[in-house]
Amino acid sequence: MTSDARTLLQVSGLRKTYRTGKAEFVAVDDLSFSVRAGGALGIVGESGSGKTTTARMLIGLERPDAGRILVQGEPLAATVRGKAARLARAKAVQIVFQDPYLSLDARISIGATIDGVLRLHGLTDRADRAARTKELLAQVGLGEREATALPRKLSGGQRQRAAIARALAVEPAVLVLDEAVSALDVSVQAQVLNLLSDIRRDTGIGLVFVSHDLAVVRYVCDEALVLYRGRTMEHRPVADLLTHPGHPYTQLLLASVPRPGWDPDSISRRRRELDPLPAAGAPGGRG
Ligand SMILES: Nc1ncnc2c1ncn2[C@@H]1O[C@H](COP(=O)(O)OP(=O)(O)OP(=O)(O)O)[C@@H](O)[C@H]1O
Repeated sequence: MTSDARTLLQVSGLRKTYRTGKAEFVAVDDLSFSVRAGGALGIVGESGSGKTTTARMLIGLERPDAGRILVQGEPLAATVRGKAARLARAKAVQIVFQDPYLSLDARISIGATIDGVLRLHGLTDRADRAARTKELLAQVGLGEREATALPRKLSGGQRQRAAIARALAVEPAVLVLDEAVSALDVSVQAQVLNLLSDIRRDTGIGLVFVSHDLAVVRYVCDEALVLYRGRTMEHRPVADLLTHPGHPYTQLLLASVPRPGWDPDSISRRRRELDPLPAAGAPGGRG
């Protein structure tokens, strides 16, 4: 894999094994991809395919057994000691989860949360922080009313916008979105997806969009990588993948999107045919 100045994220040969008792289970196996400035990669797969494990490795919450992660050419530190190292890692990769409460403090207003992040990252002047907070909230379509509100006073879509603003406050090179729109209504999903497309165009941030839903990935990503049992089945431009899915598993993922004429029974049957026996030691999906 080649690297150039505009490659923000380079992942090669990533592997993660979990041990439960004597059993060993490979959750992610030999995963490689890169994301350029302003690029967006979708990582798709069903529950248990290794998406969250991948996201957790990208933000340093999980340590890979093999492989490496380079952000702007620098290895993502396996362990961080001290404030400077912690802040540097935060600036490399930020994440937005399905549940925005994981990024937002339920006890303080959205504006105060963002102000705190800016202060932590060295913006000492109060007026500068206020201006930047306003700018960040405007970037995600939130205004003064939302800035002063507690997270629970906002709608689900507004909370997820606030979580995105909080992540952007760090000015990360890469933003990982782990099922970030899955809990939202379809119309709100579309708004947040449009917002993400605008953000990547305007800021040049690299996006890694993790989802079980190929239809959602299509809105934001140029490329998609299909994970199945931790392995890459295919990795191609998303339009190409949607029109000519190469692997039976990708075809099944596409067929699984509810639409008129949708046939869940046939999908379940095809899924069983594809994967008749659980792999040795596989704990199975969790959801
Ligand atoms: N801490 C852990 N210990 C043991 N096994 C784990 C652990 N975390 C994940 N796994 C297993 O690794 C596999 C991949 O899990 P992962 O959460 O990455 O998948 P996923 O594609 O994100 O699925 P979901 O959408 O359900 O979270 C699953 O079989 C899961 O049971």
